[in-house]
Amino acid sequence: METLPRKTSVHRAIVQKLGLMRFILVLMLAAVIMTTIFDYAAITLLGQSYRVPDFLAASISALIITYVIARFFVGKFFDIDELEKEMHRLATYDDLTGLLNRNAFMQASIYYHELQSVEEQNYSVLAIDIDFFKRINDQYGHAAGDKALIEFGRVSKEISRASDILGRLGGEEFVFLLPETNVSQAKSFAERLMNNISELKITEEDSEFQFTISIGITAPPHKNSTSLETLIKKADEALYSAKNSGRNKISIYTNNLEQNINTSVSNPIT
Ligand SMILES: Nc1nc2c(ncn2[C@@H]2O[C@H](COP(=O)(O)OP(=O)(O)OP(=O)(O)O)[C@@H](O)[C@H]2O)c(=O)[nH]1
Repeated sequence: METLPRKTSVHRAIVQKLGLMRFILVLMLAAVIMTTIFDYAAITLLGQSYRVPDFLAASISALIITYVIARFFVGKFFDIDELEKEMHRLATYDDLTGLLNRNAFMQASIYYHELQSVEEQNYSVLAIDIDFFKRINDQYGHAAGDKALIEFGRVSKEISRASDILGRLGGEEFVFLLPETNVSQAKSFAERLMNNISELKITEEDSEFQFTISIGITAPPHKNSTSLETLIKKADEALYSAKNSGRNKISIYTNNLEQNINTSVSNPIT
């Protein structure tokens, strides 16, 4: 997955906060307001009578001229294709980790979910959470917490397949949908992820720290009508069970029966 290109702060602010077309629309609106004020002032000063068609003609001309000038300048200083790509990236990916944001994750996942009910495809859902993340922020600073999130995103992408759907639903809450993967295969993936994450050494200024994750896994039963939201909730319940049994664990939710699986990792954090 690509990383976000560096942009100037003005550039990013415009794209992020307004969007290109809205930015131009704001300029056009400003031009119409200014034209109306100047028209009114000029007519009043000259002592002429107020004529609606003149106002309309002046406003429409102002709109067209502003649009042409704005498009010209935007095209001159910014690469329109790049801007559109960046707007798409911002609308799809989480800026920090490069994983899908909540909306994009749900959109991509619903496709596999619907396919599953028709074609009986296997897939698994993993809910993942960084252990004691608040403690990392408090002890090493917010920037260190961000580094942990970035590294989590990088490792997750590294060990997953192109078809896997990896999402950051919020703060340190992640949900992955692995197509064509049964629970036992999902468990192998989860173990690999846990091991790789626990081996990371994050450095922040003079400090170095490691962290672990907890994972809840579930999969839709055959010929199911369970909604995707319900499956995510089940994976989440399994995740809480993993947290409650000490963290740095995997928990599987199957047929309403939760079984905890104690997973040993090579570098557990004490
Ligand atoms: N650095 C950083 N911190 C974040 C971000 N989003 C959320 N957080 C922090 O994540 C922490 C989540 O803490 P908790 O929900 O208490 O969970 P926890 O400390 O990981 O505890 P357990 O999940 O029970 O192991 C809070 O302190 C949030 O401020 C982010 O983007 N960057």
